[in-house]
Amino acid sequence: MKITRITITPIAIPDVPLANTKGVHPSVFLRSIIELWTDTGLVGLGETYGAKRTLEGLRTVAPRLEGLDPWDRHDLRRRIEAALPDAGGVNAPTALADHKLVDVVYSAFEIACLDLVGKATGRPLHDLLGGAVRRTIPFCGYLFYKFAKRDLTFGPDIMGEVMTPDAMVEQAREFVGAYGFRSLKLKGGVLEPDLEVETLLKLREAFPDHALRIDPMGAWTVPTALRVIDALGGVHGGVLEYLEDPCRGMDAMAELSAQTDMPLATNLVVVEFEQVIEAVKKDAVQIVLSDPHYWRGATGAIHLGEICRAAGLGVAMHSNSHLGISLAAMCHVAAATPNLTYDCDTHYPWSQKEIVAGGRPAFVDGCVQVPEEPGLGVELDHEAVAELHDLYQRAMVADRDDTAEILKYRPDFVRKVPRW
Ligand SMILES: O=C([O-])C(=O)C[C@H](O)[C@@H](O)C(=O)[O-]
Ligand SMILES: [Mg+2]
Repeated sequence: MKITRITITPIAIPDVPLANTKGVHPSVFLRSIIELWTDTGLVGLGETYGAKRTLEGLRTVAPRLEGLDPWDRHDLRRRIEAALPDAGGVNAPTALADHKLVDVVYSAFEIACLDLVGKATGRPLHDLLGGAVRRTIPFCGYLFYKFAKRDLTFGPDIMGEVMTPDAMVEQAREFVGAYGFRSLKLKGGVLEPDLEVETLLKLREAFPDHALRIDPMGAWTVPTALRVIDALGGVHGGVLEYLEDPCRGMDAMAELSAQTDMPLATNLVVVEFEQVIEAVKKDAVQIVLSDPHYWRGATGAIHLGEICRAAGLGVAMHSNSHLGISLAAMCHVAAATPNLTYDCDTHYPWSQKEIVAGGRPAFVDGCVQVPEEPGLGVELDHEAVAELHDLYQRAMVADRDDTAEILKYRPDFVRKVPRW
């Protein structure tokens, strides 16, 4: 089987103003849809980020993949490194969500290649990753403070303004009611820490049995993080199952870790295998968030799980705004990662669109069944892709800039990390 043609289709999906410490989501989020056509007639699918830098990387690499055997991941890596000689490594330019371009591009094509291998052999992708240790994948309800959407040109709002602890409890009730989530993640670093503490305490009261976590994305200093941990009842009998990226940078995380037993998780300070080693040496984190979109694809994410097992670290799963191809890839990786013992993040409920045939998958008790069909187990709805590609062209948004977007809602906003 050889790849004969590569199609990269940028799409835009209506989004709502979800807040984080950098700002707020723009009116659309961007994804790239990958199709790898082969001489056998099979087509491999992938989905990844759609911002300018990724799209340029994908398009630079695409012509070099003609003739590639989808089984040969070393050849795939060599071709990508040759096409993007200055775009890899820890010190690569970090315009794309602080992650490096070679790994992001490799991840996207690797998953599409694995989809082909799965389709060619008649086996689901999780079988190619070592087999499923679970077939029901639990996700957490991802809660965001948000503004009421002002510009409805590209799509409606979801849930209006949510900027108080009580409104957040209502948001959680809607999500738990609709999807059955049994754990909740709060995107923090948006309101004063005391208000975010109040939010978590109210969530605990309303959902006594749900696992809770908060991710302020580096917004807090070490003393602030310690104060928050204390206010939330500490580790034993406290409110949190873990605390994600409370402080900015590996050294601040290590400084905090030395002063608390609260498990610290990250998707910001450990995004390379080399950084797992640094984090272990510094005892900076106890849980690493996996993500097949930048951890060198699905196989890289599985390797991360194995390295974390050896290092005594836990594994959770990160998400960005995404659609169903990504959801399928996340499910296969989660199914085949034995020590992924926390519910996975997903932004999925924050968008109503889908590009896979058959529409949106069912969430039952917060869980999605891992597909059992060959490869990723999803097929494209070409009409839906065309509609969202059309929106990409009309929206004329080429990059995600949360800080520029929040100025429409809070003209005095100044980006500052740490903020408190
Ligand atoms: O865990 C995380 O850091 C994320 O989910 C990253 C996302 O970009 C999130 O901050 C968002 O969607 O605003
Ligand atoms: Mg995070």
